Amino acid sequence: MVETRLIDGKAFAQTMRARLKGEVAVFTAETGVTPGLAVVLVGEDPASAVYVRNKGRQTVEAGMASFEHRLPANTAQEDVLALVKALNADDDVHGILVQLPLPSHIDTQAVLATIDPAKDVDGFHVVNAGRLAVGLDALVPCTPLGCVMLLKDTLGSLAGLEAVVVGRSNIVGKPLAQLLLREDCTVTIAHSRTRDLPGVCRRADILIGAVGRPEMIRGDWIKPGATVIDVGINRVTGADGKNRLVGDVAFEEAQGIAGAITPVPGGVGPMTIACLLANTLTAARWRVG
Ligand SMILES: NC(=O)C1=CN([C@@H]2O[C@H](COP(=O)(O)OP(=O)(O)OC[C@H]3O[C@@H](n4cnc5c(N)ncnc54)[C@H](OP(=O)(O)O)[C@@H]3O)[C@@H](O)[C@H]2O)C=CC1
Ligand SMILES: Nc1nc(=O)c2c([nH]1)NC[C@@H]1CN(c3ccc(C(=O)N[C@@H](CCC(=O)O)C(=O)O)cc3)C=[N+]21
Repeated sequence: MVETRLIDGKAFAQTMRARLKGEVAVFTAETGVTPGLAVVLVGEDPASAVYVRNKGRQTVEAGMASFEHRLPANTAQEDVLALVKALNADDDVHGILVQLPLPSHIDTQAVLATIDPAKDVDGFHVVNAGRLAVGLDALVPCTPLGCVMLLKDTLGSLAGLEAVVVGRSNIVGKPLAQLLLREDCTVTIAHSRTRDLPGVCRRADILIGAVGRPEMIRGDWIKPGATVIDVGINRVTGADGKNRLVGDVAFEEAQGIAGAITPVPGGVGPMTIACLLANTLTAARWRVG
């Protein structure tokens, strides 16, 4: 039995936002420019609306400008593309985030390809994905960036550690694997076709759940002492009939086995927003500097 450390992403993100606020103030005093983040939300998905509201509030608290564009779910693709092009041309906008998933009649890749890579604070444009893959400066996806910050804060150097990322999406799993490789981890990406997923997970010094299946990763899949990062955000109905959030990892089972673990909520989620603000300041610096 080990004592499992809690990795407090909420507190880390708060500290990060306070530091950013100071950096934004200096940047604005020196350049006269207020960094601006535009968020585009297509449709009425209530969970998305909560994220957009949180992002907007924290953007303003950090001293940046927040522009929200809410379009109805039946908006034509060409109208979404026209809005993105207008934001590309708007000098007050340094970062553009189009909330995913988009309604099924819209071609997500076409929308992402239209965002100016220099304003792509999500890091989802192929130019940024490619730059990350070949080791050039890039705008890096926020959730993977937040995960690696928490890992380095917990472990120091990650060099030589076995990292297993469960999930291979373009927005979390794949870019996270790139970042871990950059930190000199030995990286395995697992997915729905992986044979013996529990066995693969048990090899991991660093185990990351980015699947979207409530508590799928069980306690006995975790190598004793491993550091566990839970990216999953799953809304489930508890025995009491109330909705609550759980991650992709069975958090209670992990206690006494994992060396350290992020909670849900209060782990990776707040880091995602803090990294989004950091990317927006970076994009503003690149534009002005
Ligand atoms: N905390 C945060 O800030 C964020 C949290 N999230 C959350 O992270 C989770 C993942 O998101 P995202 O990457 O967008 O999800 P996707 O649905 O795009 O990808 C899920 C991945 O999990 C894999 N998978 C699904 N089922 C299994 C299984 N039974 N065994 C092994 N692998 C499986 C899929 O494999 P395959 O490719 O083979 O289908 C796929 O690669 C979600 O819960 C989401 O809400 C997402 C973004 C930010
Ligand atoms: N273009 C795009 N970029 C994204 O980064 C993006 C997206 N689309 N679509 C949806 C996912 C999901 N996502 C989250 C961000 C913050 C929290 C977050 O702050 N969660 C808090 C609170 C959760 C709550 O209580 O509702 C927590 O985990 O503690 C969660 C999820 C970003 N995503």
